[in-house]
Amino acid sequence: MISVLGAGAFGTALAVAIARNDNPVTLWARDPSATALMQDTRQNPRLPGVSLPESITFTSDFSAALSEVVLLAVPMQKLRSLLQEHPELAGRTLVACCKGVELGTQLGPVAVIRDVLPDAIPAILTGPSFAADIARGLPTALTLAVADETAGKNLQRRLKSPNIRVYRTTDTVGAELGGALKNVIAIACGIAIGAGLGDSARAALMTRGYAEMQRMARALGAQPETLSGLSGFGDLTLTCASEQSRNYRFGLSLGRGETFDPTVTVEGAATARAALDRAKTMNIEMPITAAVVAVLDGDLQIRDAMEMLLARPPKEE
Ligand SMILES: NC(=O)C1=CN([C@@H]2O[C@H](COP(=O)(O)OP(=O)(O)OC[C@H]3O[C@@H](n4cnc5c(N)ncnc54)[C@H](O)[C@@H]3O)[C@@H](O)[C@H]2O)C=CC1
Ligand SMILES: O=C(CO)COP(=O)(O)O
Repeated sequence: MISVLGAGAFGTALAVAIARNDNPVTLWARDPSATALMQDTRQNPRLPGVSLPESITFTSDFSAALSEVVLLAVPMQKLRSLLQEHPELAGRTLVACCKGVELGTQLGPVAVIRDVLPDAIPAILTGPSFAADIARGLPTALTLAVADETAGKNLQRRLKSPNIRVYRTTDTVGAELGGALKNVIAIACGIAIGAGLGDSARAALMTRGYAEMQRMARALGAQPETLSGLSGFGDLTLTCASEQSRNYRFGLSLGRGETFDPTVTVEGAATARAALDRAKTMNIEMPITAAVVAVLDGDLQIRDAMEMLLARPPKEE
């Protein structure tokens, strides 16, 4: 059995995909009313139109949701508290399915798992994939990062699903950084399009944003190939160009001067702040991330942000 903790859009979509491979899967939601609703209707309001297979077991009883392999599908800033509240997760294979950098510690999901539960085998499943696409059975390719190669191979086999091709790497740092930082650049791209700055501006932000992602990844010891793979470049292109992305839509709203539903999960906002803090302490240049933070904090107008980026000293590409 595989367990999925967190019955939001992504956790539910992953449970659907795993169930498709005839794997027994238990989906845990902390709220019993959410579990009852899924049980009764075989629907999750976060994944409209998707019917949840009979082979998924729903529970709010944590002990019933425990298995050897546990997928953690809660937002990044909630990961630590989930692990701290459930020490019985120690010793298991814990697969982070969230994208971000933790505020305060500036750690990614794998590092947070290691920090809280050093006995666990930490992994991350990341890459370009919208929950709705996965749940509908559309083709998707993901990156699975596990430091130990043998553990990675075993896990890769267990996470197989007819519509998901899982690639493997041992570079957990690169995989977690790519997935986290692309959300910041997606916000910047949404802002640019929302403010009417045009597709050329978006292409510039994606490309120079990618350079920023690589700079930080290199400084933290990631392999450059990981950033050019699914979890970096792949996810960047998806998220910066699709209105299915919440980070991109959040940026669009900012650019248009509209309000955005605060209950929607937008990982890039906290991650921009956390990544910028890390960049400052390590002296890494991240001007787009800095501009996103300044716009979010109301310290910079959007037009001024673009002008500031264009007015930076001339340099080689
Ligand atoms: N939705 C998508 O298309 C994709 C999402 N992801 C990542 O998955 C992670 C989760 O996102 P979504 O599922 O989309 O968000 P969501 O907003 O749909 O769901 C988050 C879920 O986490 C639960 N939750 C929050 N705090 C919790 C806690 N302390 N304990 C237990 N449950 C808690 C909420 O009740 C909610 O059900 C994010 O890091 C996101 O970047 C990754 C790829 C695709
Ligand atoms: O990570 C994602 C796609 O790979 C989902 O993006 P959003 O969180 O912006 O919706």
